[in-house]
Amino acid sequence: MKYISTRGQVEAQGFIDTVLMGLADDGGLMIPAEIPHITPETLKEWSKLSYKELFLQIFALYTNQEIPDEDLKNMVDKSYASFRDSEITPVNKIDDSLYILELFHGPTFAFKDVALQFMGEFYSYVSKKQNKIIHILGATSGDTGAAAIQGVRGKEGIKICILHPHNKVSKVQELQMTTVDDQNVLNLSVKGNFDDCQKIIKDQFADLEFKSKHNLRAINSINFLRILAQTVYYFYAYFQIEQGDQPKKVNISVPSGNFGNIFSGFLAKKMGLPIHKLIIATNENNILERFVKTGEYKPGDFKSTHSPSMDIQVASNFERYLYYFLDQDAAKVSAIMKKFQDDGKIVFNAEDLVRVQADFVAYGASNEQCLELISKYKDNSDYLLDPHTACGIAAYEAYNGEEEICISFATAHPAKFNEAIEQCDIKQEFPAEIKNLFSKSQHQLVIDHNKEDIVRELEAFYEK
Ligand SMILES: Cc1ncc(COP(=O)(O)O)c(C=O)c1O
Ligand SMILES: N[C@@H](CCOP(=O)(O)O)C(=O)O
Repeated sequence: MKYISTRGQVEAQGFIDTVLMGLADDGGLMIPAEIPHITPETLKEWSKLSYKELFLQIFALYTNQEIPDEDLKNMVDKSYASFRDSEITPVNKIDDSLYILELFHGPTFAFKDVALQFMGEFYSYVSKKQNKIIHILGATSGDTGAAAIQGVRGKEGIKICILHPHNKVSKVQELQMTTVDDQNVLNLSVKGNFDDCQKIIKDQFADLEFKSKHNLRAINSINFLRILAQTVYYFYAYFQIEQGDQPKKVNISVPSGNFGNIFSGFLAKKMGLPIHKLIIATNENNILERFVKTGEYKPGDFKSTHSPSMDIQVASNFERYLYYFLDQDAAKVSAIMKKFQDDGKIVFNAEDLVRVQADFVAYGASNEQCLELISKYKDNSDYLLDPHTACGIAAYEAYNGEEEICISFATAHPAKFNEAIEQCDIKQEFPAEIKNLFSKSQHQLVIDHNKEDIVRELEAFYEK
């Protein structure tokens, strides 16, 4: 398996080099040159596997044996040892049409742990093999940063700097990141929003001199490893559904922001997992909803919502989708991305839109609806949704057909977003790991949204 860039200007790479490259050196995103196809017979065999066995089967199709089986297995075992549920991502049946895939049983209580615990092991493994220190740079709207820091804590040969938007993450998210006082961790709290943070890190990755000088590595979903690790739970969840003699269509509803999680679903679908519709769930930052409904991909005004991790306008992984939508024509992707930079929008015509809608539907929940659904599911099903998960449920309610099954993703634990839960007059018991955070001291540098200042801090940290 070789990996190429969506913009076509990078020499084909192997698996490890692709992960190390992160953002493609031509400014695009790395993707597999071909997507392996899984036959229905293999799917049937895979349906009997445990989560970790399934992970190894899927990765075997992508890693070119660059990591010996034994080493990969060890990494997987270590990655999931800290998960609080033996199934790693258990599925909870609400009723005959709705299943909730719980992705929050990892150490930082959000779906990011599933890929980032493995990524921490991977970087530690590579750093040891190459005897080279790895400098991680990431941007977060709250969850990626916490999970990435947790994933590399205590690991030698790694330094990590995370940019988060100042006062725009939940209190628990902030504490999860900033109460870590390890010398190899730097938290920059940037006076701006997530899009500002993401733009700064992408600029630094695109500066190839800076990237190479500091051995800069990515933990965001610009990194293909994140995408691949997230495909595993699509397969796993699909296999947990109870189907009768007449199997029903299965939709998957995914709370979305950077389009990384749902792109993993798109990849799983392309590999042969029979997903009917991928339901894109957004909050009031609804660029993806507007795109699927109207064909116009255009960032709107930033809004702070009850689901802050999805307060994102520019969806990083949209470019990966564009590549497949344009029949893998990298020149067209480059031209469109250039036009996007110049005009600030991408417009699909009516014919294109029909093709988009063959795979996706989309729904954006209002703040009010998000809270209503948290109360409704608590009252009717005794299930406490976090506000991101509630957006997924809103989209399920809007789109799931009567004779269809939906797996709706629970991307975070409600304790991370008590600000919203309290507004529903619900009192929740915090898990001990979260309760303990409140008595710890915080370490972060609040900084203006000014690239030069941020780069200066970064260099000082990496060179220390
Ligand atoms: C809890 C939660 N739900 C949903 C999302 C959106 O996922 P994605 O950015 O992969 O679309 C995020 C952040 O990315 C998140 O932290
Ligand atoms: N919601 C994310 C934003 C970054 O997304 P990523 O999937 O590209 O890492 C977060 O919690 O940080």
